[in-house]
Amino acid sequence: MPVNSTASETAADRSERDTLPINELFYSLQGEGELAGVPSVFIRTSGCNLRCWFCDSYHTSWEPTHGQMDLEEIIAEVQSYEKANHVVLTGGEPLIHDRSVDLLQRLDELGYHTTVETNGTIYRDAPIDLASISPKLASSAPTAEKDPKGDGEWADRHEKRRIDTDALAELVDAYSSQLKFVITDSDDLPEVKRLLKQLRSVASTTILDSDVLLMPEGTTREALDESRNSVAELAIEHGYRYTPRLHVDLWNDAPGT
Ligand SMILES: C[S@@+](CC[C@H](N)C(=O)[O-])C[C@H]1O[C@@H](n2cnc3c(N)ncnc32)[C@H](O)[C@@H]1O
Ligand SMILES: Nc1nc2[nH]cc(C(=O)O)c2c(=O)[nH]1
Ligand code: SF4
Ligand SMILES: [Mg+2]
Repeated sequence: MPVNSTASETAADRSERDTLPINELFYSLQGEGELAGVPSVFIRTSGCNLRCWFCDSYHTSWEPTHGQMDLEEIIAEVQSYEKANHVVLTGGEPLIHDRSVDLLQRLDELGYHTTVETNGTIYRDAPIDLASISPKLASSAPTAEKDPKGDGEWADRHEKRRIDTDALAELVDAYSSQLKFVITDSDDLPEVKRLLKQLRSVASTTILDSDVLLMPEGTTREALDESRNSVAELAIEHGYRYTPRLHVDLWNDAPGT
């Protein structure tokens, strides 16, 4: 009997195959990047291959929680937001899941514009209208002092995985994309420059500085009050673009916004 016979498949195998772990699904304004302000449905998958100390989606990375939803259930809920024609697939890291490709295919068939928010460590071939890539800088490291959960157990794995120049090059070459760096302070800028130089040497597409976005780190209005002006100044100084975090400014990053 073939090893992968459907007869021997368990219900759990089937459920893994047809579903995605979904942490939340909601309708809001795109808060970040070049489509900031556009009404969009957000599909947030659970699970991530990195552990940024500052992750604003703790329940998809450090402590993943979710329900399994099958693709048609997800599509039906997206369609219930009748005004929306933009969909943002985010996480966690949405591209760790094979099923994200099937979901993007269904959304594309239905005529939705799709943005994928990704950390840029995984390339997949899928109908993506905007790859919103946020490569993680050294300052994202979950060191023992900054680890929100333990004592730095993820630091080595995070460091080894956070930059994959080949995956980044594949993403920027295959899709319309934006590079969106989370900035904690001015010490992050030399690494942004180095990374762009390295990426430009591998990728075929032209990456303009004015297409590179700097985004202030912060998950509350109070935190952004402290960080946004200095990050805006860095964007002006270096010729990069600044992106706000509208959902934090407007709603303080409440669930479902
Ligand atoms: C939660 S992540 C999910 C997608 C993917 N894992 C990634 O990191 O790009 C969504 C976006 O939020 C950004 N982000 C996460 N925590 C943040 C924080 N504390 N301040 C600013 N941006 C943050 C990420 O860099 C990414 O652009
Ligand atoms: N409004 C809003 N815009 C966003 N853009 C990217 C988000 C994300 O968490 O990936 C996000 C989010 O969580 N909310
Ligand atoms: S890569 Fe994205 S989801 Fe994963 S820990 Fe970092 S910010 Fe959170
Ligand atoms: Mg968010």
